Amino acid sequence: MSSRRGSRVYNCVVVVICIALFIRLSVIFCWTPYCKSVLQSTLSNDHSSNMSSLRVVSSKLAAQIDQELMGPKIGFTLQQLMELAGLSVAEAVQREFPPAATRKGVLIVAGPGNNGGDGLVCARHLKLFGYDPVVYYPKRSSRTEFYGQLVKQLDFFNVPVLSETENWTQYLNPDRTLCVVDAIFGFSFKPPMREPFAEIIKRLHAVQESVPIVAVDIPTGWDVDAGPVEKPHLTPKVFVSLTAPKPCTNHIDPAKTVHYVGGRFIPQEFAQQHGFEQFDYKGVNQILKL
Ligand SMILES: NC(=O)C1=CN([C@@H]2O[C@H](COP(=O)(O)OP(=O)(O)OC[C@H]3O[C@@H](n4cnc5c(N)ncnc54)[C@H](OP(=O)(O)O)[C@@H]3O)[C@@H](O)[C@H]2O)[C@H](O)CC1
Ligand SMILES: [K+]
Repeated sequence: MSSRRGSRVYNCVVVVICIALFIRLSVIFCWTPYCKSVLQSTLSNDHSSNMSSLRVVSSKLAAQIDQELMGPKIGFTLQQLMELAGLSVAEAVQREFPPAATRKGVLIVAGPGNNGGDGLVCARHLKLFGYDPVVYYPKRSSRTEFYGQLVKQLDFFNVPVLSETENWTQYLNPDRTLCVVDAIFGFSFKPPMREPFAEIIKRLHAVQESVPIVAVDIPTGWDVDAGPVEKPHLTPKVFVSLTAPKPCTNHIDPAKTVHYVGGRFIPQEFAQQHGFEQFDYKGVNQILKL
């Protein structure tokens, strides 16, 4: 009688151990991956909420902000904003590619519009920061006298400004050039790319792994909203959004590109009125890594 009770107790213990083992194994094999995937999706949600906290502004809002900044009520001039924009880009170059004893070369490729103007200003600041900048400026704009004045200032600083027919490709060489500043087109680019810029992009694309690209506001050829639509498209190592990131920055691969915001000319209240936070720039910095 007592031995039968003993074997029942023994059977119960074995069953309990089996159930416990089963639960333990199912936790290991089923729940752990599940928990992992839940955790991962939470993290990626966090990432996307970070993206939205970057306050990507639509191209329409970016244009409206520019108009207001340079409108009669606020009264900035284009020249003022361009000076701050170019200074920001020079600071990003300095942060990512400090000049070395043997290499100080930076090639700035400037387009015909205001993105190109930012590049001309950037070249002047780079010279002051101890680099040896060279500007390739194939299509010079006569839209305003101001672009001509920026070129005169570069002459004054002994910065070479190459015209369309000069040999600019000699600078696409990692032994002499730390990086290329892409100041060809910004938010007013409309595809398809026309010459000579299509050929220039091909050349930059071919060397971008060895001579890294610093994109001013928008990588040339990217659509301000849709991102890299043209082929081949540039993948900058450094991306400097001006005023605020535009929707195309959602196409940045953080493994390949460091993203900064620059162009520090928006007070807190103005940013809030337009639905985005002022970026938390530190001290006298003109750029903030995002
Ligand atoms: N507040 C700010 O954020 C500031 C930004 N700035 C910079 O300004 C640019 C925008 O400048 P904008 O002059 O409006 O435009 P772009 O420089 O992008 O380009 C205009 C020129 O590009 C030519 N273009 C356009 N598409 C093509 C194409 N497919 N092929 C060849 N050429 C093209 C266009 O020529 P058009 O004949 O078509 O008129 C223009 O010559 C912004 O991105 C910032 O970098 C300012 O510094 C102020 C502050
Ligand atoms: K650009």
